[in-house]
Amino acid sequence: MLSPALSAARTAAILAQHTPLVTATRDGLVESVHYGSAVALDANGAIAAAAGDPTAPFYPRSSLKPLQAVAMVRAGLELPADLLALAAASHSGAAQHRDGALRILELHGLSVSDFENSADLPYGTAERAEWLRNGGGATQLTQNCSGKHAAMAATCVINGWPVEGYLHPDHPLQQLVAETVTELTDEEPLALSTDGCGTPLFALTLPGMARAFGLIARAAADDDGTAAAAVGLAMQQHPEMVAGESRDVTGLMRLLPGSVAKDGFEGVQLVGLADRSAVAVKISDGGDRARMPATVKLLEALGIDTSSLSTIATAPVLGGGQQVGLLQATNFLNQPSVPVNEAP
Ligand SMILES: NC(=O)C[C@H](N)C(=O)O
Repeated sequence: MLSPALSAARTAAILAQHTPLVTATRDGLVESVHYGSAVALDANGAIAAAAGDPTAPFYPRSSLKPLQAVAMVRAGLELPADLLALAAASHSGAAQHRDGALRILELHGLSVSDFENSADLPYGTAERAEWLRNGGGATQLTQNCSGKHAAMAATCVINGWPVEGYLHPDHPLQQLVAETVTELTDEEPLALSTDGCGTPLFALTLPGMARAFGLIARAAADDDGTAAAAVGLAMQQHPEMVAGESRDVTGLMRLLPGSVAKDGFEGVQLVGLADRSAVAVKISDGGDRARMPATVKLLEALGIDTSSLSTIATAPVLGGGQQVGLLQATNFLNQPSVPVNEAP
């Protein structure tokens, strides 16, 4: 049985010992530092590289979506690959994403009134600007998780479960998701909370989440007919549905064949690879810009050729429109490790 969200006292007691992962320099002076924790697992699931406090519990946020999608496919959800990728997406809110979420609903006799996610503007910068220009406001359809919510409601229809209340942790769908997450991560969630969109959210560890992504990417590589393979292949075939044009996650999956990548709010990044190796990053200040520099550093540590990823491994720091510095990973894998907290 999951405990409720960690109490403030308990959270303080297990404050993670993060380490500097990414810096922004301006004319050689370090202007900003993003702390965090990171882990790389090899093809056998052993820790190949780690930094900070990798076993500290963290909230994977939307990086849970591929795992939630695996649970839904196991429960009978059948979708064309583009729509299954959307079910595992934090989409940008472009027309193809909005139309895709509507198609999932329509295919199952549902409508937008069945959504139980919170409303938001499109997540993508350009998509949000266009939506606002056209007079749009925050809606459940434009919210970045609407593909997942459409798929959750659809899975309820397929199983004869009530659609109303599909987000409640006791709902059969969420029970199945919890079991699937436990199985794929090979760990009991440490706490249960609620994600921004309203979905049950588990506290897990970076190695646990990396393990799940390694399994999904390996299943896709083997095309082994499992639900994990279906989700991984759908994401690889439609990276534009998992995030959106100009998003780094879509770019990484295009540039790194065999990878399954997913971001999460508050500085989370997961990548699984065809041989079952995987990396996981949590940026402690939630800084989104630091996810990818740290992630590419870990991929390098696994011996991956990351030369094609240079545009997402670093970002220019501008002064007067000219480059005067760089956002880049520190050499965090060579720094002495910080003692890991006792298991809670
Ligand atoms: N991309 C994300 O992590 C979104 C998250 N699921 C939320 O609703 O806040």
